[in-house]
Amino acid sequence: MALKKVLTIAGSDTSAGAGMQADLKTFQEHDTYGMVALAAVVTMDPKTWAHDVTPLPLDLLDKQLNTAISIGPDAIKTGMLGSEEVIKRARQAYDESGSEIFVVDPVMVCKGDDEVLNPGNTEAMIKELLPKATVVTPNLFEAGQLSGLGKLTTIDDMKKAAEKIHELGAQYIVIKGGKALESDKAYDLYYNGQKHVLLSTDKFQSSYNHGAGCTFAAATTANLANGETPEEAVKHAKAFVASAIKNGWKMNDFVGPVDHGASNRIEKIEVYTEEV
Ligand SMILES: Nc1ncnc2c1ncn2[C@@H]1O[C@H](COP(=O)(O)OP(=O)(O)O)[C@@H](O)[C@H]1O
Ligand SMILES: Cc1ncc(COP(=O)(O)O)c(C=O)c1O
Ligand SMILES: [Mg+2]
Repeated sequence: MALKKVLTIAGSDTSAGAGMQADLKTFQEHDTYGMVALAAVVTMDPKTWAHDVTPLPLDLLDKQLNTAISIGPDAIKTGMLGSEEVIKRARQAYDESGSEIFVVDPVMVCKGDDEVLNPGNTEAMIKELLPKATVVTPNLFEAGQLSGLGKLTTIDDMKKAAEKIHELGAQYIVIKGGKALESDKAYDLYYNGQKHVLLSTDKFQSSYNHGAGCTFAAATTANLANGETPEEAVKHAKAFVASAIKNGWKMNDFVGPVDHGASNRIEKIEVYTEEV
């Protein structure tokens, strides 16, 4: 059977734990044909690991999108887009593609920061991406920004935020409590407009988790392309990323990426679900 074709519109993380590198590795682990349209390149200062984001020229993004769309992606994922203009192009590309699966990972910050890179992007994501999103995968901070509820600290807050984001047009929402929620387990909240489902795994080490968010959204996208329901897709993506985090590794004094292949190569992790 032909592989499903999955396109990511994202940034390049040169350290290769996150961004389009995480997406392509994860697509491959899910037996899909990964493709990329690159919006920006992130490089790191070797001495301080300070991030530098270089946007690619828009006409170059357009050419990539034209090429990729002509191949006929079965599903499209967005990652770090960087500017309102790029956000708009991503939405147009999805509209033109004829694909019916659009996973929006609303990347606003890199790990540890809680200052939005460009506040105009949040408005653009709300206007352009959420009304089209099959699944949107904000972390706790991003869910607070998209919902307008600000800082979220409890599962109840997450439920309220998910309902707001659903009103903004996203069909399925999963808010990653993950690393940011103070709790003994790694909790994510899934909402389909009717019911809230709390997904949990054990909480593993959290020093070497670079790329966890991208990996989770990419796995969700691949699972949907392979025909899973949104709830299955998210649950299996969580199991996949939990193993990747458990087996994360130290790259240098600043960062450690997840092991994108751990779920297939090393161990499966169990995910528990509960309606809340
Ligand atoms: N220490 C951890 N142990 C297990 N799962 C985790 C841990 N930290 C995050 N996760 C899971 O990894 C996924 C990505 O979450 P998170 O790291 O919070 O996102 P982001 O990278 O976008 O900030 C979520 O499914 C989350 O629950
Ligand atoms: C290009 C790119 N996309 C996305 C992210 C977000 O990564 P995460 O999966 O850790 O949320 C980063 C973080 O460094 C990045 O460099
Ligand atoms: Mg993220």
